[in-house]
Amino acid sequence: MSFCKHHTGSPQAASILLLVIFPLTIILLIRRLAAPPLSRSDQLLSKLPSPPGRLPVIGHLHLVGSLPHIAIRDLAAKHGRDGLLLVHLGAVKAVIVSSPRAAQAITRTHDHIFASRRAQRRHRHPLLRLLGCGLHTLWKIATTHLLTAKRVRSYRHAPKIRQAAVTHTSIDMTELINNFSNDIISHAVSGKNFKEEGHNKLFGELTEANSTLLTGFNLEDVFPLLGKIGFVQRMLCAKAWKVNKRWDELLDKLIDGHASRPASERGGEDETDFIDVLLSIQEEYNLTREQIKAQLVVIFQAGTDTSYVALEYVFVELVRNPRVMAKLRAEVMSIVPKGREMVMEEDLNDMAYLKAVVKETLRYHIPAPFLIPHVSMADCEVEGYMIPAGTRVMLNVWALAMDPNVWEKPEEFMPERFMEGGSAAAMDFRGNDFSFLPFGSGRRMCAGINFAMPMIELMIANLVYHFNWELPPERAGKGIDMTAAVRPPPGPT
Ligand code: HEM
Repeated sequence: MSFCKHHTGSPQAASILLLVIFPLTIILLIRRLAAPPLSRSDQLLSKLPSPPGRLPVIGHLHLVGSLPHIAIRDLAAKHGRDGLLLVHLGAVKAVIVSSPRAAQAITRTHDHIFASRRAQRRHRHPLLRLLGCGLHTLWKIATTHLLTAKRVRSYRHAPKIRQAAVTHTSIDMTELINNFSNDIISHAVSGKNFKEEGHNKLFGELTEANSTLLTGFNLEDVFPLLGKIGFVQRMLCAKAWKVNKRWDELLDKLIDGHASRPASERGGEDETDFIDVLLSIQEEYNLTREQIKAQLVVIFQAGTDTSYVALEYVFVELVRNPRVMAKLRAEVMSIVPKGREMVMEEDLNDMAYLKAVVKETLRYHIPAPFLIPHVSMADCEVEGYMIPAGTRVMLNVWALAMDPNVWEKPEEFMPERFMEGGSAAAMDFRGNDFSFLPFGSGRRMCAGINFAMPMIELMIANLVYHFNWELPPERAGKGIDMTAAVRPPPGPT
């Protein structure tokens, strides 16, 4: 009875309701009718699961926060289906992949469709716009001839570490690690004179400037129309053009220097550098100078940051885990012959625990948690959903490497899992285990993997061999502040 009384007894309330609801319904109806029909691509994307709470203009950006790989893992667990989730990052629609099956579909079964990097071409950095422009053959050459363990061997870096050990001085690890990865890549790219006129320093500075541009907030992604307005574009691009000009000058100088070098001055196979190889195939592949320069920038960008982050995290974990450090040190000491000044590449083969420590670091702190975005080149069905051509696809490989259904105690740093008899002894990172993809998989997989691994292992082995690492006295007992000690991993761009 009271139910009826409540509804029939208040004509005032009923008319207020009518006054509010009626116009609101009309407005919504008009908006719906006036809205442009969804494009075919949007219709297909609308079938994918997507989190609620999407806002006008910024989409789901407010749900992503400063650690996007974690926030997006949680969103995918709650709202995703079949390892797929559609998120709107400003005006960019991205399909997030977070299951080994969907990752396999993207990077193996339909590799040829999802191998584009076309989105990058919109980028403000003029050289990086050339990324992924069908130069796959070049990466094959790079992988087989240049980015190999042999190249690492040809650059001896250890004297600085040894010098510090002999003189019992402490060293700035950040600087050492940064210089090391930069120098070794500068050497592989531009040859033995890479320190001439401070080129190595300049490479380092420019790579860092690029990182800021690439990982920074991209206004055009949120407000694409703004990017079309002349003066706004000039403002947005000013810094990128400045950095680009400096890259141009440096690379032109190096390429000219290589091109004008008489054949007698060129070294044997061991001394050939990346610029030599690119120049030797320039005609065969019809490469423009811009394309050659873009490949050189990509090598620096892809190689330096990732290696630096991986090395820094190994260092952080060893200092945080004295047990692991002691076990690693014992292994290195037992393998390097007495009286030897440094650890050599050939010693690495027997260092199983060192390899497990590096693997665990690459699982626990994946340097590129979303890889580099892939873009579909045609419509393609993945796990029952049609993903239209031109869609950005991002693999959350961090989430895959932290999945408790696959990994034993994933939140613990435990190199033993990769040792013989360990729960992940058979897992490898070469693109065949889709729960462990720090280097990606398929044709877009890291071109520098065979260069990166010996480089990282050699550096760590030498540092452990010469030093007993510990925190400086003022930090002892306080542990490492991880937010300050390491940079947050790069998020989606
Ligand atoms: C620990 C070190 C490294 C890690 C974790 C790493 C990881 C990656 C990842 C995740 C990608 C993208 C894969 C994808 O999107 O599917 C990539 C691409 C690439 N990496 Fe590495 N990388 C490392 C070191 C290096 C080094 C030392 C070099 C070269 C000196 C290098 C050269 C490249 C190149 C050229 C690409 C671009 C390939 C393309 O766009 O097709 N990387 N790397």
